[in-house]
Amino acid sequence: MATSVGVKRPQTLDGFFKSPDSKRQRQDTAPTSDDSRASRHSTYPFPIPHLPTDLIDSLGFAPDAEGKLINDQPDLDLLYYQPYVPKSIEKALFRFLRQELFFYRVQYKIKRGPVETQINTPRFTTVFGVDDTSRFAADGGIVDAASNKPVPKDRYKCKPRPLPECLDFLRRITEGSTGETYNFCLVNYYASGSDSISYHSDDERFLGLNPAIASFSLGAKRDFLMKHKPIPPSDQTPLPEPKPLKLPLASGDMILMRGKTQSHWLHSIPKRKSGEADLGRINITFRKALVRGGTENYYQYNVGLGQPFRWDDRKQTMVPWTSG
Ligand SMILES: O=C(O)CCC(=O)C(=O)O
Ligand SMILES: [Fe+2]
Repeated sequence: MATSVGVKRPQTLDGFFKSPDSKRQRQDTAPTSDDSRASRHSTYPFPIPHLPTDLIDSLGFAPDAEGKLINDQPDLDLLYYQPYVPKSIEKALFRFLRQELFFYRVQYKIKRGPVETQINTPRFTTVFGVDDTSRFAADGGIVDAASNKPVPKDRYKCKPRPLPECLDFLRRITEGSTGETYNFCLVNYYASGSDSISYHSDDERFLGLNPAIASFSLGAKRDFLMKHKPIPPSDQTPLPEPKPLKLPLASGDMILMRGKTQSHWLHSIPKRKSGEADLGRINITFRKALVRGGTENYYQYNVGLGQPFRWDDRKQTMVPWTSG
């Protein structure tokens, strides 16, 4: 429980070193941790505990399986780890993150011509990180990546949050095994089969060309659907015709989407009628935003302006979180 955390002084940014690729070395670089420590930051509603030692130790053996290459369709480049997180800890990692993170139910308005529509994001979301033009200093402040000087107060409209150590540890391991670097962590919580994400691609300009996105699943199994974007009739139809994909993502799985995948394919987690989906599912994505626009976008759509929610284990549901 977060209430039992922290006898030590605030630890805002905990270690920022890249894990080398071999399992042995990765274990050697694991942070010294004890279960009572936590990550704190002025933007966090409450401290986020570090991963328990047994989870850190087991993650030293990740990935549990080798990534399987899926590139047998036009413009598709996936690496599918089934699973990435060792089976022995996948449930404990799910419960830990659901319990210890704060989430939001973001609402926003979109305007199409004269018509304004209210959007209620159909899942819980949260986000940590800052784009490549800035970084977090040891005291939790934001400094310019080039000059190392504190950024002007108005550089960001939003308030970027550093990755808590529990997610940063997973980020470092993921960097080691994928050979990519990441500065953002987005987390979705699908509380039931009514929660979803509609077809989209993560091809925003602020991610640059051909972005690599590492996407973890924990908890309930949910179908991940993919389909090729419409091919303009003027273009030559690629042969063979792209077929839609359905990947039943299980707890502990990780899918790395890279290359032309985002520019040519859409993905979604469709709604489902009750069943396993109602046990809840966490999705974690690691990404790299290159410029400030990415930071503003991610906080606007994944934190927003509303209150935080936190898992209530007694009620077995997310509840609005209030201090004191
Ligand atoms: O939950 C998932 O597996 C996908 C999430 C996703 O596509 C996103 O957050 O952009
Ligand atoms: Fe996505």
